[in-house]
Amino acid sequence: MPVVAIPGSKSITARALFLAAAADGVTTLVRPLRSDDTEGFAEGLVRLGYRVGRTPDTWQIDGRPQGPAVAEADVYCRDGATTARFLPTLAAAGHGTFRFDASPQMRRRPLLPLTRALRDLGVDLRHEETDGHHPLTVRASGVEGGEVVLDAGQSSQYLTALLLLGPLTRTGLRIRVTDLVSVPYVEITIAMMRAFGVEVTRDGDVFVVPPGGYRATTYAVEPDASTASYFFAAAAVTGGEVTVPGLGEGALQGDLGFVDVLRRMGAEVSVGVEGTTVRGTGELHGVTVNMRDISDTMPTLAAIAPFASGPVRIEDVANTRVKECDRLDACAENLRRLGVSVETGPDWIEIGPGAPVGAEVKTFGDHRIVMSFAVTGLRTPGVSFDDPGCVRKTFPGFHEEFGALRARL
Ligand SMILES: O=C(O)C1=C[C@@H](OP(=O)(O)O)[C@@H](O)[C@H](O)C1
Ligand SMILES: C=C(OP(=O)(O)O)C(=O)O
Repeated sequence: MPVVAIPGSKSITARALFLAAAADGVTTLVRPLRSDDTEGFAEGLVRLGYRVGRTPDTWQIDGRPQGPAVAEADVYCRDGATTARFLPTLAAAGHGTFRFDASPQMRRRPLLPLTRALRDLGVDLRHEETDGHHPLTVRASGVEGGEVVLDAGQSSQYLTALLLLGPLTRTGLRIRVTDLVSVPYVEITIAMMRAFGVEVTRDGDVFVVPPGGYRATTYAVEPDASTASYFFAAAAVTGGEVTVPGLGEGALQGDLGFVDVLRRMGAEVSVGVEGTTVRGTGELHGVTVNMRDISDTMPTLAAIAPFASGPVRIEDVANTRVKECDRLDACAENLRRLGVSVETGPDWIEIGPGAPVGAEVKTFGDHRIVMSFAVTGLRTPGVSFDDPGCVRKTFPGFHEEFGALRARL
Protein backbone atom coordinates (compact mmCIF):
# COMPACT_ATOMS: atom_id res chain seq x y z
CA MET A 1 0.00 0.00 0.00
CA PRO A 2 1.99 3.05 -1.18
CA VAL A 3 2.22 5.89 1.32
CA VAL A 4 3.17 9.12 -0.42
CA ALA A 5 4.79 12.08 1.34
CA ILE A 6 3.43 15.14 -0.48
CA PRO A 7 5.36 18.44 -0.18
CA GLY A 8 3.82 21.40 1.64
CA SER A 9 0.92 23.47 0.39
CA LYS A 10 1.84 26.34 -1.91
CA SER A 11 -1.15 28.41 -0.79
CA ILE A 12 -0.48 27.89 2.91
CA THR A 13 3.25 28.59 2.53
CA ALA A 14 2.59 31.85 0.64
CA ARG A 15 0.08 33.06 3.25
CA ALA A 16 2.35 32.03 6.09
CA LEU A 17 5.20 34.03 4.57
CA PHE A 18 3.01 37.14 4.30
CA LEU A 19 1.65 36.71 7.83
CA ALA A 20 5.10 36.04 9.28
CA ALA A 21 6.55 39.12 7.57
CA ALA A 22 3.71 41.29 8.87
CA ALA A 23 3.66 39.89 12.42
CA ASP A 24 5.24 41.26 15.54
CA GLY A 25 8.06 38.83 16.43
CA VAL A 26 9.82 35.85 14.88
CA THR A 27 7.76 33.18 13.12
CA THR A 28 8.92 29.64 12.39
CA LEU A 29 7.36 27.80 9.44
CA VAL A 30 7.59 24.04 9.71
CA ARG A 31 7.83 22.03 6.45
CA PRO A 32 7.13 24.93 4.07
CA LEU A 33 6.90 24.11 0.38
CA ARG A 34 10.24 24.52 -1.35
CA SER A 35 9.44 25.23 -4.99
CA ASP A 36 9.83 28.03 -7.51
CA ASP A 37 6.67 29.84 -6.35
CA THR A 38 7.48 29.81 -2.66
CA GLU A 39 11.23 30.39 -3.06
CA GLY A 40 10.22 33.35 -5.23
CA PHE A 41 7.91 34.64 -2.50
CA ALA A 42 10.64 34.32 0.15
CA GLU A 43 13.16 35.97 -2.17
CA GLY A 44 10.69 38.83 -2.69
CA LEU A 45 10.49 39.34 1.07
CA VAL A 46 14.29 39.45 1.25
CA ARG A 47 14.33 42.13 -1.48
CA LEU A 48 11.87 44.09 0.64
CA GLY A 49 14.30 43.93 3.54
CA TYR A 50 12.79 41.15 5.65
CA ARG A 51 15.11 38.59 7.22
CA VAL A 52 14.24 35.07 6.09
CA GLY A 53 16.39 32.27 7.51
CA ARG A 54 16.01 29.01 5.62
CA THR A 55 16.95 25.44 6.50
CA PRO A 56 15.43 22.55 4.51
CA ASP A 57 12.65 21.88 7.04
CA THR A 58 12.04 25.21 8.73
CA TRP A 59 12.01 28.83 7.65
CA GLN A 60 12.31 31.65 10.18
CA ILE A 61 11.05 35.13 9.42
CA ASP A 62 11.60 38.29 11.44
CA GLY A 63 8.32 40.17 11.29
CA ARG A 64 8.14 43.91 10.67
CA PRO A 65 4.63 45.25 11.46
CA GLN A 66 5.76 48.64 10.11
CA GLY A 67 6.43 47.16 6.63
CA PRO A 68 9.48 46.70 4.40
CA ALA A 69 12.90 47.51 5.89
CA VAL A 70 14.09 49.25 2.73
CA ALA A 71 12.86 52.47 1.11
CA GLU A 72 13.22 51.13 -2.43
CA ALA A 73 13.13 47.67 -3.95
CA ASP A 74 12.78 45.87 -7.24
CA VAL A 75 10.99 42.54 -6.81
CA TYR A 76 10.71 39.77 -9.41
CA CYS A 77 7.66 37.59 -8.77
CA ARG A 78 8.53 34.82 -11.28
CA ASP A 79 5.40 32.80 -12.27
CA GLY A 80 3.68 33.02 -8.88
CA ALA A 81 0.31 34.73 -8.79
CA THR A 82 0.23 34.68 -4.99
CA THR A 83 3.62 36.42 -4.98
CA ALA A 84 2.57 38.89 -7.69
CA ARG A 85 -0.70 39.78 -5.95
CA PHE A 86 0.14 39.48 -2.24
CA LEU A 87 3.55 41.17 -2.12
CA PRO A 88 2.55 44.53 -3.69
CA THR A 89 -0.32 44.57 -1.20
CA LEU A 90 2.06 43.94 1.70
CA ALA A 91 4.38 46.67 0.41
CA ALA A 92 1.47 49.15 0.26
CA ALA A 93 1.27 49.02 4.06
CA GLY A 94 4.85 50.29 4.40
CA HIS A 95 6.73 53.37 3.27
CA GLY A 96 8.83 53.58 0.11
CA THR A 97 8.86 52.94 -3.61
CA PHE A 98 8.54 49.31 -4.60
CA ARG A 99 8.56 47.98 -8.15
CA PHE A 100 7.23 44.53 -9.01
CA ASP A 101 7.70 42.58 -12.21
CA ALA A 102 6.95 38.98 -13.17
CA SER A 103 7.62 36.34 -15.83
CA PRO A 104 5.98 36.69 -19.27
CA GLN A 105 3.43 34.07 -18.16
CA MET A 106 2.52 36.00 -15.00
CA ARG A 107 2.57 39.34 -16.84
CA ARG A 108 -0.32 38.03 -18.94
CA ARG A 109 -2.42 37.25 -15.84
CA PRO A 110 -4.81 39.90 -14.50
CA LEU A 111 -4.90 41.86 -11.27
CA LEU A 112 -6.98 44.92 -12.14
CA PRO A 113 -9.77 44.40 -9.55
CA LEU A 114 -7.09 44.33 -6.82
CA THR A 115 -5.37 47.40 -8.30
CA ARG A 116 -8.69 49.26 -8.29
CA ALA A 117 -9.48 48.31 -4.71
CA LEU A 118 -6.02 49.38 -3.52
CA ARG A 119 -6.33 52.68 -5.39
CA ASP A 120 -9.78 53.21 -3.82
CA LEU A 121 -8.03 52.80 -0.47
CA GLY A 122 -5.62 55.60 -1.43
CA VAL A 123 -2.66 53.49 -2.55
CA ASP A 124 -0.52 55.03 -5.30
CA LEU A 125 -0.17 52.00 -7.62
CA ARG A 126 0.85 52.46 -11.25
CA HIS A 127 1.11 49.87 -13.98
CA GLU A 128 3.94 50.50 -16.43
CA GLU A 129 2.58 48.95 -19.58
CA THR A 130 -0.96 47.55 -19.40
CA ASP A 131 -3.45 48.55 -16.73
CA GLY A 132 -3.97 45.65 -14.37
CA HIS A 133 -0.80 43.75 -15.32
CA HIS A 134 2.82 43.63 -14.18
CA PRO A 135 5.18 45.46 -14.09
CA LEU A 136 3.85 47.91 -11.50
CA THR A 137 5.14 50.33 -8.89
CA VAL A 138 3.70 51.03 -5.47
CA ARG A 139 4.60 54.36 -3.85
CA ALA A 140 3.63 53.37 -0.34
CA SER A 141 2.75 55.58 2.59
CA GLY A 142 0.66 53.23 4.73
CA VAL A 143 -3.05 52.51 4.35
CA GLU A 144 -5.72 54.27 6.40
CA GLY A 145 -8.44 51.64 5.91
CA GLY A 146 -12.20 51.91 5.39
CA GLU A 147 -14.73 50.29 3.09
CA VAL A 148 -13.92 48.98 -0.36
CA VAL A 149 -15.85 47.10 -3.05
CA LEU A 150 -14.19 44.15 -4.79
CA ASP A 151 -15.06 41.88 -7.69
CA ALA A 152 -13.33 38.57 -6.93
CA GLY A 153 -15.20 36.64 -9.64
CA GLN A 154 -11.97 36.07 -11.56
CA SER A 155 -9.69 35.25 -8.62
CA SER A 156 -10.14 34.85 -4.88
CA GLN A 157 -6.51 35.94 -4.51
CA TYR A 158 -7.66 39.57 -4.79
CA LEU A 159 -9.81 39.10 -1.71
CA THR A 160 -7.11 37.17 0.14
CA ALA A 161 -4.62 40.00 -0.51
CA LEU A 162 -7.02 42.58 0.94
CA LEU A 163 -7.94 40.40 3.93
CA LEU A 164 -4.24 39.92 4.72
CA LEU A 165 -3.73 43.70 4.43
CA GLY A 166 -6.62 44.54 6.77
CA PRO A 167 -4.82 44.29 10.16
CA LEU A 168 -1.96 46.44 8.80
CA THR A 169 -4.28 49.38 8.07
CA ARG A 170 -4.86 52.10 10.65
CA THR A 171 -8.64 51.63 10.99
CA GLY A 172 -9.28 48.17 9.56
CA LEU A 173 -11.10 47.13 6.38
CA ARG A 174 -14.65 46.37 5.34
CA ILE A 175 -14.52 44.54 2.02
CA ARG A 176 -17.81 44.25 0.10
CA VAL A 177 -17.50 41.43 -2.41
CA THR A 178 -19.69 41.49 -5.54
CA ASP A 179 -18.60 38.08 -6.86
CA LEU A 180 -16.28 35.37 -5.57
CA VAL A 181 -14.65 32.18 -6.92
CA SER A 182 -12.50 29.59 -5.16
CA VAL A 183 -14.20 30.20 -1.80
CA PRO A 184 -12.21 27.52 0.10
CA TYR A 185 -9.03 29.56 -0.47
CA VAL A 186 -10.63 32.47 1.37
CA GLU A 187 -11.44 30.07 4.20
CA ILE A 188 -7.75 29.08 4.33
CA THR A 189 -6.86 32.77 4.58
CA ILE A 190 -9.30 33.41 7.42
CA ALA A 191 -8.19 30.31 9.35
CA MET A 192 -4.54 31.28 9.02
CA MET A 193 -5.17 34.89 10.03
CA ARG A 194 -6.79 33.45 13.16
CA ALA A 195 -3.61 31.45 13.85
CA PHE A 196 -1.70 34.74 13.71
CA GLY A 197 -4.11 36.41 16.15
CA VAL A 198 -6.70 38.10 13.91
CA GLU A 199 -10.44 37.33 13.76
CA VAL A 200 -12.17 38.19 10.46
CA THR A 201 -15.95 38.47 10.66
CA ARG A 202 -18.37 38.09 7.79
CA ASP A 203 -21.72 39.77 7.41
CA GLY A 204 -23.26 38.55 4.13
CA ASP A 205 -21.11 39.90 1.33
CA VAL A 206 -19.01 42.06 3.67
CA PHE A 207 -15.77 40.83 5.25
CA VAL A 208 -14.70 42.88 8.26
CA VAL A 209 -11.04 42.91 9.32
CA PRO A 210 -9.99 44.70 12.52
CA PRO A 211 -6.79 46.77 12.75
CA GLY A 212 -4.12 45.90 15.30
CA GLY A 213 -1.60 43.71 13.50
CA TYR A 214 -0.56 40.06 13.69
CA ARG A 215 1.18 37.96 16.36
CA ALA A 216 4.15 35.77 15.38
CA THR A 217 3.78 32.04 15.91
CA THR A 218 5.12 28.62 14.94
CA TYR A 219 3.15 27.31 11.98
CA ALA A 220 3.20 23.80 10.47
CA VAL A 221 2.33 23.67 6.76
CA GLU A 222 -0.04 20.93 5.52
CA PRO A 223 0.87 18.80 2.50
CA ASP A 224 -0.45 20.31 -0.74
CA ALA A 225 -3.92 18.95 -1.57
CA SER A 226 -3.79 19.96 -5.26
CA THR A 227 -0.50 18.06 -5.63
CA ALA A 228 -2.04 15.09 -3.83
CA SER A 229 -4.80 14.95 -6.49
CA TYR A 230 -2.36 13.40 -9.03
CA PHE A 231 -1.48 10.61 -6.63
CA PHE A 232 -5.10 9.95 -5.66
CA ALA A 233 -6.08 9.94 -9.35
CA ALA A 234 -3.24 7.49 -10.03
CA ALA A 235 -4.78 5.04 -7.55
CA ALA A 236 -8.25 5.49 -9.06
CA VAL A 237 -7.16 4.74 -12.65
CA THR A 238 -4.80 1.86 -11.92
CA GLY A 239 -6.82 0.00 -9.31
CA GLY A 240 -4.01 0.64 -6.82
CA GLU A 241 -4.12 2.25 -3.39
CA VAL A 242 -2.49 5.49 -2.26
CA THR A 243 -2.37 6.98 1.23
CA VAL A 244 -1.34 10.58 1.85
CA PRO A 245 -0.56 11.21 5.53
CA GLY A 246 -1.09 14.66 7.03
CA LEU A 247 -4.05 15.50 4.83
CA GLY A 248 -7.28 14.29 6.36
CA GLU A 249 -10.22 15.42 8.50
CA GLY A 250 -9.65 19.01 9.53
CA ALA A 251 -7.41 19.83 6.54
CA LEU A 252 -7.61 23.48 5.55
CA GLN A 253 -7.47 22.97 1.81
CA GLY A 254 -10.66 22.66 -0.22
CA ASP A 255 -8.82 20.75 -2.96
CA LEU A 256 -8.89 17.66 -0.77
CA GLY A 257 -12.54 17.59 -1.94
CA PHE A 258 -11.21 16.11 -5.20
CA VAL A 259 -11.41 12.71 -3.49
CA ASP A 260 -15.19 13.14 -3.26
CA VAL A 261 -15.26 13.34 -7.07
CA LEU A 262 -13.21 10.14 -7.27
CA ARG A 263 -15.63 8.52 -4.82
CA ARG A 264 -18.61 9.51 -6.99
CA MET A 265 -16.80 7.94 -9.96
CA GLY A 266 -16.38 4.63 -8.15
CA ALA A 267 -13.15 4.78 -6.14
CA GLU A 268 -13.06 3.81 -2.46
CA VAL A 269 -12.07 6.78 -0.33
CA SER A 270 -11.36 7.06 3.34
CA VAL A 271 -10.64 10.42 4.95
CA GLY A 272 -9.35 9.88 8.48
CA VAL A 273 -7.74 11.89 11.24
CA GLU A 274 -4.22 10.96 10.12
CA GLY A 275 -4.61 11.13 6.36
CA THR A 276 -6.55 10.10 3.27
CA THR A 277 -6.56 6.85 1.30
CA VAL A 278 -7.93 6.27 -2.19
CA ARG A 279 -8.29 2.79 -3.65
CA GLY A 280 -9.15 2.13 -7.26
CA THR A 281 -11.89 -0.45 -7.72
CA GLY A 282 -11.54 -1.06 -11.45
CA GLU A 283 -14.72 0.95 -11.99
CA LEU A 284 -14.71 4.58 -13.05
CA HIS A 285 -18.07 6.11 -13.95
CA GLY A 286 -18.76 9.27 -15.88
CA VAL A 287 -19.74 12.29 -13.80
CA THR A 288 -20.98 15.87 -14.06
CA VAL A 289 -19.26 18.04 -11.51
CA ASN A 290 -19.13 21.72 -10.59
CA MET A 291 -15.49 22.55 -9.85
CA ARG A 292 -15.80 26.28 -9.08
CA ASP A 293 -14.45 25.68 -5.56
CA ILE A 294 -11.65 23.28 -6.54
CA SER A 295 -10.65 24.38 -10.03
CA ASP A 296 -6.93 23.58 -9.68
CA THR A 297 -8.02 19.93 -9.84
CA MET A 298 -9.97 20.42 -13.09
CA PRO A 299 -6.98 19.31 -15.24
CA THR A 300 -6.51 16.22 -13.00
CA LEU A 301 -10.07 15.13 -13.67
CA ALA A 302 -9.92 16.04 -17.37
CA ALA A 303 -6.77 13.94 -17.79
CA ILE A 304 -8.31 10.78 -16.30
CA ALA A 305 -11.75 11.35 -17.82
CA PRO A 306 -11.16 9.18 -20.93
CA PHE A 307 -10.85 6.13 -18.65
CA ALA A 308 -14.38 6.62 -17.31
CA SER A 309 -17.16 4.49 -18.74
CA GLY A 310 -19.31 7.54 -19.55
CA PRO A 311 -18.83 11.25 -20.33
CA VAL A 312 -17.18 13.50 -17.76
CA ARG A 313 -18.50 17.06 -17.72
CA ILE A 314 -16.80 19.75 -15.63
CA GLU A 315 -18.74 22.97 -15.09
CA ASP A 316 -18.29 26.51 -13.73
CA VAL A 317 -14.55 26.77 -14.26
CA ALA A 318 -14.29 29.93 -16.40
CA ASN A 319 -11.42 31.28 -14.31
CA THR A 320 -9.19 28.34 -15.26
CA ARG A 321 -8.76 30.31 -18.51
CA VAL A 322 -6.66 32.91 -16.64
CA LYS A 323 -4.27 30.59 -14.80
CA GLU A 324 -0.75 29.61 -15.92
CA CYS A 325 -2.38 29.07 -19.32
CA ASP A 326 -5.93 28.77 -20.63
CA ARG A 327 -6.46 25.43 -18.96
CA LEU A 328 -9.76 24.56 -20.66
CA ASP A 329 -8.18 24.99 -24.10
CA ALA A 330 -4.93 23.31 -23.02
CA CYS A 331 -6.77 20.25 -21.68
CA ALA A 332 -8.93 20.05 -24.80
CA GLU A 333 -5.98 20.36 -27.16
CA ASN A 334 -3.99 17.68 -25.36
CA LEU A 335 -6.89 15.27 -25.05
CA ARG A 336 -7.42 15.62 -28.82
CA ARG A 337 -3.70 14.96 -29.38
CA LEU A 338 -4.23 11.70 -27.47
CA GLY A 339 -7.19 10.85 -29.71
CA VAL A 340 -9.93 11.58 -27.16
CA SER A 341 -13.18 13.36 -28.04
CA VAL A 342 -13.75 16.59 -26.16
CA GLU A 343 -15.88 19.73 -26.29
CA THR A 344 -15.50 23.00 -24.43
CA GLY A 345 -17.59 26.10 -23.75
CA PRO A 346 -16.87 29.38 -21.98
CA ASP A 347 -16.80 27.72 -18.56
CA TRP A 348 -17.05 23.97 -19.15
CA ILE A 349 -15.41 20.95 -20.70
CA GLU A 350 -16.92 17.60 -21.61
CA ILE A 351 -14.78 14.58 -22.31
CA GLY A 352 -15.95 11.36 -23.91
CA PRO A 353 -14.78 7.90 -22.91
CA GLY A 354 -11.96 6.53 -25.02
CA ALA A 355 -8.63 4.76 -25.23
CA PRO A 356 -5.94 7.46 -25.36
CA VAL A 357 -2.93 6.86 -27.61
CA GLY A 358 0.59 8.11 -26.83
CA ALA A 359 1.59 11.60 -28.02
CA GLU A 360 3.61 14.59 -26.91
CA VAL A 361 1.62 16.75 -24.49
CA LYS A 362 1.93 20.51 -25.02
CA THR A 363 2.47 21.92 -21.55
CA PHE A 364 2.06 25.69 -22.16
CA GLY A 365 4.54 26.10 -19.28
CA ASP A 366 1.82 24.90 -16.88
CA HIS A 367 2.90 22.55 -14.09
CA ARG A 368 -0.65 21.19 -13.70
CA ILE A 369 -0.86 20.15 -17.36
CA VAL A 370 2.29 18.05 -16.88
CA MET A 371 1.27 16.50 -13.57
CA SER A 372 -2.27 15.76 -14.78
CA PHE A 373 -1.28 14.11 -18.04
CA ALA A 374 1.40 12.12 -16.22
CA VAL A 375 -1.60 10.32 -14.68
CA THR A 376 -3.01 9.62 -18.16
CA GLY A 377 0.44 8.24 -18.98
CA LEU A 378 0.06 5.52 -16.35
CA ARG A 379 -2.35 3.77 -18.71
CA THR A 380 -1.14 5.21 -22.03
CA PRO A 381 2.29 4.18 -23.32
CA GLY A 382 4.17 6.96 -25.13
CA VAL A 383 2.93 10.08 -23.31
CA SER A 384 5.73 12.67 -23.22
CA PHE A 385 5.95 16.43 -22.52
CA ASP A 386 7.48 19.33 -24.42
CA ASP A 387 8.51 21.01 -21.12
CA PRO A 388 8.45 18.50 -18.24
CA GLY A 389 10.54 20.82 -16.04
CA CYS A 390 7.77 23.37 -15.53
CA VAL A 391 6.62 21.28 -12.54
CA ARG A 392 9.24 23.28 -10.61
CA LYS A 393 6.53 25.89 -9.91
CA THR A 394 5.01 23.75 -7.17
CA PHE A 395 6.79 20.36 -7.14
CA PRO A 396 10.38 20.20 -8.43
CA GLY A 397 10.66 16.51 -7.50
CA PHE A 398 7.39 15.45 -9.16
CA HIS A 399 8.83 13.17 -11.85
CA GLU A 400 11.00 11.25 -9.37
CA GLU A 401 8.15 10.82 -6.86
CA PHE A 402 5.58 9.91 -9.48
CA GLY A 403 8.01 7.47 -11.12
CA ALA A 404 8.58 5.82 -7.73
CA LEU A 405 4.83 5.51 -7.20
CA ARG A 406 4.34 4.05 -10.67
CA ALA A 407 6.78 1.29 -9.81
CA ARG A 408 4.81 0.45 -6.64
CA LEU A 409 1.24 0.58 -7.96
O1 LIG B 1 -5.12 31.80 -2.90
C1 LIG B 1 -4.47 30.87 -3.36
O2 LIG B 1 -3.46 30.42 -2.80
C2 LIG B 1 -4.93 30.24 -4.63
C3 LIG B 1 -6.20 30.48 -5.09
C4 LIG B 1 -6.71 29.88 -6.34
O3 LIG B 1 -6.71 30.88 -7.33
P1 LIG B 1 -8.04 31.68 -7.79
O4 LIG B 1 -8.64 32.30 -6.60
O5 LIG B 1 -7.45 32.65 -8.76
O6 LIG B 1 -8.95 30.67 -8.43
C5 LIG B 1 -5.83 28.71 -6.82
O7 LIG B 1 -6.16 28.42 -8.16
C6 LIG B 1 -4.36 29.04 -6.74
O8 LIG B 1 -3.58 27.96 -7.17
C7 LIG B 1 -3.97 29.36 -5.32
C1 LIG C 1 -3.31 28.69 -10.47
C2 LIG C 1 -2.22 28.28 -9.82
O1 LIG C 1 -1.27 29.06 -9.27
P1 LIG C 1 -1.19 30.62 -8.94
O2 LIG C 1 -2.52 31.25 -9.29
O3 LIG C 1 -0.91 30.70 -7.48
O4 LIG C 1 -0.05 31.12 -9.77
C3 LIG C 1 -1.97 26.84 -9.62
O5 LIG C 1 -1.05 26.49 -8.86
O6 LIG C 1 -2.67 26.02 -10.22
